[in-house]
Amino acid sequence: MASPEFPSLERSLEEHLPPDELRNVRRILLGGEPRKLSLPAEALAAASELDFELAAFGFEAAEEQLRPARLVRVGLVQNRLPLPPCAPVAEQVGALHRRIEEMVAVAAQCGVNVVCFQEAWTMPFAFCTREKLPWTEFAESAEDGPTTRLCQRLARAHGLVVVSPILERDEAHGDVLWNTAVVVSSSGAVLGKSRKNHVPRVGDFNEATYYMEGTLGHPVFQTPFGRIAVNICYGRHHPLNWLLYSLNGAEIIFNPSATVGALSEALWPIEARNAAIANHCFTCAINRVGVERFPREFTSGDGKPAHRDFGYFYGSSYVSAPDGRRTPGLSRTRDGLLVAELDLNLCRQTGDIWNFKMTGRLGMYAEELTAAAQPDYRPHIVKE
Ligand SMILES: NC(=O)NCCC(=O)O
Repeated sequence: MASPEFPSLERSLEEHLPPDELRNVRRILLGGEPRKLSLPAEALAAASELDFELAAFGFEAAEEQLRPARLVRVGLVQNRLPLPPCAPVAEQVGALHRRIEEMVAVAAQCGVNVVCFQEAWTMPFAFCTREKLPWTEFAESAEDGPTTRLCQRLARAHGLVVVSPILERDEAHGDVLWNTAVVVSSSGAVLGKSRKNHVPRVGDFNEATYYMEGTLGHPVFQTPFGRIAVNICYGRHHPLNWLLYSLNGAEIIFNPSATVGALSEALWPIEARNAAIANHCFTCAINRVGVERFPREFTSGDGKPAHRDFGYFYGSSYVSAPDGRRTPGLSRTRDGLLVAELDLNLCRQTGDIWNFKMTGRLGMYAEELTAAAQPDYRPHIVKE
């Protein structure tokens, strides 16, 4: 279906700016001219055949004498729902599994080592409806549900790490639901899981109806390709959430998201990029694409007429580097795979220049935060 949406900031700049001006615009907007990676012809052909955008960029670091470059390729996948939310649950899940399987095969052809999908990728983002059935039927075990088993097969077949954000049903603990990212190692073993720490209560994002704030803290996963963490969607608005993953040693933080234009597009290019800068790490922001129309109307509790969709999920997935550079965003309208080659040596190199870890006053903040979290806290305001 053709979309009336604006397709891409990057494409618009390329089409309308003379080359010299474009270079300057990219220098200011992206932190430099992005280094394009060349990709195998069969991957480009497959992406075109399967109708998704395929883009690839590299972030180099300075050469060091004692450490070889630590190159890792990440793959960010954004996609529309192949079937509408009114289709039977099993058919929707099956169609999403097939779509992701074909996109991951192309990621593997591009040499991707760690692939991450969008938030709650196996389902429509139905939390706006506040209805339980059929949406809670999409929830599955993080340890051995059908989606985790698929990711294990993909990990083994292609030798890559898979970050799979799902709606988790924790059968061992009262059957409760969580918003969870499962991390599957390239060996096929489930390395662990990370849960969404901050649950939105904004606009139609009625997620608190379904699950609570995560209880697992800020785990970082040691993979053969570097230390990774997952800060799920709304967690990107919380600078301390990023900080805690970084304090636990994350070199790459994925931010699988589901967010719509009217609400957050002004924030989107800033938050993950700022987190990469502030924490001397790489960040990978991933968003859904398109409109998801639900079978029944719901209201937003704002006196406006009931409606059947959230608004427009604007894609625009991107990667940011610790030195402030970023890739262009993927399309706002199409499925896409963004491949980025990261030299993880850039994390320490940038830290040595800017020293945010060294100059950070964790002890001072810890004391003041502890005080501020007390019910009898009085803000430190100096008055005449
Ligand atoms: N999925 C989710 O947490 N969305 C909340 C809206 C936003 O953070 O932009």
